[in-house]
Amino acid sequence: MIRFENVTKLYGRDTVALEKLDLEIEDGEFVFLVGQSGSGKSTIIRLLLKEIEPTTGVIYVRGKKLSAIGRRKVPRLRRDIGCVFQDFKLLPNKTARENVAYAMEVTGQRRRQIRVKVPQILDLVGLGDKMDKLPNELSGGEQQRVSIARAFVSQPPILIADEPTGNLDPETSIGIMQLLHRINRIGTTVLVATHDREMVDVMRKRVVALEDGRIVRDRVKGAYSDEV
Ligand SMILES: Nc1ncnc2c1ncn2[C@@H]1O[C@H](COP(=O)(O)OP(=O)(O)OP(=O)(O)O)[C@@H](O)[C@H]1O
Repeated sequence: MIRFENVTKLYGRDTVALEKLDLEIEDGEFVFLVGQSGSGKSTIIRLLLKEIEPTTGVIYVRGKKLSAIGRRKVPRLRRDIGCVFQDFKLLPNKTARENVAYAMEVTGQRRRQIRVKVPQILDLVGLGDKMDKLPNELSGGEQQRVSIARAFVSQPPILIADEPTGNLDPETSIGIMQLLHRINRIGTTVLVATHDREMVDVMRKRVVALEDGRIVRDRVKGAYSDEV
C-alpha cells in the first residue's frame, strides 16, 4: 500500500510542486498518473523513492512512514520499488544478460541465484533469444524490455515506470504496456506516469490526473481525459 496524506512539496520558497495531496494506492493496483509537464508526476515518484522529502505531510509505503526510514535503510526501500525510465538507462557496454545480472550483483544477491533468475526473467519479457546482445544491437522496445527485466528480476512488490513508452512507436508501446499488465497480474503494484493518451485509453485502468500539483480526477477505469 502507498499512501500520501496531505503532502505538500515546495522546491525553493515558492515553486509548489504538490499541494495538499491525498492519494491511496492499494496492493496489486495498476495506476496511471497523468497530467501536463510540470503537474507533479515526477515529484510523486521521487518522494516515493525518498530522493526528496515532502515539505509537509506524511507518506507511507508498505505500512512504513518514509520520514522514519533512516539514510542507511533507503537502499532497502528502493529494493522494494523497481523503476523503469523513458531513456532505459542501460549500461551500453554490457549485454542484456549482464545488465540484468549487474542489478542483482549490486544488491548483493547470490551468484547461483543470479545464474538461475536472469535467463528466466529475460524469457518472461520475451528476450530469451537476445540475451547476449548489447543495447545498441536491440530495438528501443527491446531495450525497454531489458530495463523492465532489470527492474523486476528480484520481484519487488512495487514497480514504477516514468514515461516508459515515451521513446517508442505506438505498436511497440502496446507490447510494453501488455508486459506491465502481466507483471501487475501476478500481484505487483504498478504505477505508470505518462503522457501517452492512447495507451491510457486502451488499458482502462485507474487514472489519477494531476494539475498544478493537485489531483483533479481519480477514476477506477478511466481514460486520459474525461469523455464527453
Ligand atoms: N529540482 C527542482 N527544483 C525546482 N523546481 C522543480 C524541481 N523539480 C521540479 N520542479 C518544479 O516542480 C513542478 C512539478 O514538477 P515535476 O517534475 O514533478 O512535474 P512532471 O509532471 O513530472 O513533469 P514532466 O511530465 O515534464 O516530467 C514544476 O513546476 C517544476 O518546474
